[in-house]
Amino acid sequence: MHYKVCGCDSEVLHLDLWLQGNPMENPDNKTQVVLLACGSFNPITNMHLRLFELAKDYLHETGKYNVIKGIISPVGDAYKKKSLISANHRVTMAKLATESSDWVQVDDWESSQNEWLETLKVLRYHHQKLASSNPANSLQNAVPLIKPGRKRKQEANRYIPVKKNQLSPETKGVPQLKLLCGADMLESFGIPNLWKLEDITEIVANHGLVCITRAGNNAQKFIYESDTLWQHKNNIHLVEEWITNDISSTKIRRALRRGQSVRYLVPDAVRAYIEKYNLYSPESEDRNAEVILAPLQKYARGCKQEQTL
Ligand SMILES: Nc1ncnc2c1ncn2[C@@H]1O[C@H](COP(=O)(O)OP(=O)(O)OP(=O)(O)O)[C@@H](O)[C@H]1O
Ligand SMILES: O=C(O)c1ccc[n+]([C@@H]2O[C@H](COP(=O)([O-])O)[C@@H](O)[C@H]2O)c1
Repeated sequence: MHYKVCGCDSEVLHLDLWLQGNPMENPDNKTQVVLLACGSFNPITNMHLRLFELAKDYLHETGKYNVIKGIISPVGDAYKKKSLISANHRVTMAKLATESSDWVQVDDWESSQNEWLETLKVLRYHHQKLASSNPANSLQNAVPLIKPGRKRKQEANRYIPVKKNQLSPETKGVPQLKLLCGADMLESFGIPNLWKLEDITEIVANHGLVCITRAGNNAQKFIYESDTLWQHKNNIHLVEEWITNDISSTKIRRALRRGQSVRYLVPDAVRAYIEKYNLYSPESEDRNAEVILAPLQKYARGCKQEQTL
């Protein structure tokens, strides 16, 4: 399938066509899905965990999908968002929060990179990892998953750019990897110089999006007003959260700074961890206050062109 990206003819394999799974391994013929949530998780909240449950219920209710895994990928420190505390703590809190889940896990690959990485690159990495761990595939170009030796481990963890033509059709039987987000993240696609149009196109065309509604956002209208998103609307699953819950990390940090309780808003183990290390204070809130967010810096340096979503 051909997609026009940024005015140039770019051939992009439509992963949907070859990620449907091997019917032998998937007898009810449902498409297996892995959900990937990217974000600061500063700190992780109960609502972040709810996103996975909501998305899973929604996809199962379509009768077409079988959600087999959820991955939380906290962003690295190089993202330089205001108030972002160290990835070490954010990853540990996310791990504590998911201890009781039998299907959602935390992955620290993104946060252990030296540079900030575009979300598309994180998706590509996890797609490759899923492909290389599938016994049906013997991908020569898969991301190496070798363990022994420190040097080799560092090497295995390093980001190796994955080109489109490396996503070969041999990875048949690999689950679909969909980006899970809230409506505010979807709407951030429209912030000038934040996301590259070609990345957005590849995310929605090749992977797909599961987006949970959020108070103050209108995802449906946003999709309607974007030609790119509208073109791929069949690959964007909008999930209505009827039991609205407007917990946000910002509000959690605010309460903590004011010495207020965050009990029942974050998992108990996370609350205890925050207290133990006194993670959120007026000082931590000022972190990166004068620094420009990594994607904005990156695109200011690069060849950012006028682009219409
Ligand atoms: N209450 C919520 N409803 C829907 N989506 C949410 C909610 N809280 C977080 N998310 C989603 O979770 C993902 C990770 O979010 P993030 O770590 O930025 O947390 P946040 O609570 O949105 O943080 P902040 O308060 O700093 O904006 C994003 O896709 C975001 O849209
Ligand atoms: O890929 C991009 O171009 C891109 C641009 C802006 C933000 N992101 C990602 O979106 C997420 C936003 O998280 P947050 O906490 O800033 O809402 C985080 O994982 C970022 O790496 C990604």
